[in-house]
Amino acid sequence: MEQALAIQSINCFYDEVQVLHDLSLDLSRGEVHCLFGRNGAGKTTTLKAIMGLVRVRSGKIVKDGVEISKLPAHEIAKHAIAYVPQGRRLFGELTVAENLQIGLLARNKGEETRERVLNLFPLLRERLNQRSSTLSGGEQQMLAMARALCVEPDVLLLDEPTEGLMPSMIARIREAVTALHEQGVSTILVEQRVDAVLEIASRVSFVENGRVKATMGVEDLRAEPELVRKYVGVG
Ligand SMILES: Nc1ncnc2c1ncn2[C@@H]1O[C@H](COP(=O)(O)OP(=O)(O)OP(=O)(O)O)[C@@H](O)[C@H]1O
Repeated sequence: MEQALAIQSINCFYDEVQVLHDLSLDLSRGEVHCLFGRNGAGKTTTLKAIMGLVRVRSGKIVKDGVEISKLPAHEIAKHAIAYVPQGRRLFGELTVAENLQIGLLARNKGEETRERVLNLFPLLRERLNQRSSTLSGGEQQMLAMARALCVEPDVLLLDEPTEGLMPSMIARIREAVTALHEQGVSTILVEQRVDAVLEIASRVSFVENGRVKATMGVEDLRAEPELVRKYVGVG
């Protein structure tokens, strides 16, 4: 399977406290790869390391032959990697359209991209001139994803995109992840719910104490759900 991104034995710290320990992960092209683990296991830090928001002290992260872990954060988006952090982080004072424009500008994308993204989230099309702080939680999450997609990423990093949403919104976000998967976007998805993992993942990596304990195909997890308990002690 062709590789979209390779994390090779990275070590990351907050001050002197080590949080990631020789963490390795392969993202295959077109897969939805779920990171699953307890609170504080290091899932968000892994995404931040990819985006250059946490320094990789040793080890490396490689995309298309480029060692991106050597680049400053503002360079990394240019390599077609987009990040939707936990808690959305929109520009609340700006409208839906303006938030999308910020995404488009990051990699000089235009009307065609915007249309493609709005087709994925038709609900946003009806609200282009609405201030984003007045959107519902689920709509804000859609906008955060839509803005990330405006850079036309080939690697998308999603940190618990359905957290705190009502079931109908969760279903729409999952549909969008599935549609992106079908379009060939490779996704790393941090997800706390096993049912969601089983529904949309291609593979799952269990993260514990800043290490990947095991990686498996979702069909293996479906066949042996008790593996969740074995690797993370929950579920
Ligand atoms: N800015 C920071 N400064 C110091 N320590 C931090 C910082 N951010 C995270 N940590 C610590 O690093 C560890 C890993 O945190 P991280 O957010 O990566 O975990 P997580 O697996 O995403 O957890 P959750 O499921 O709760 O979001 C935790 O012990 C956390 O307290």
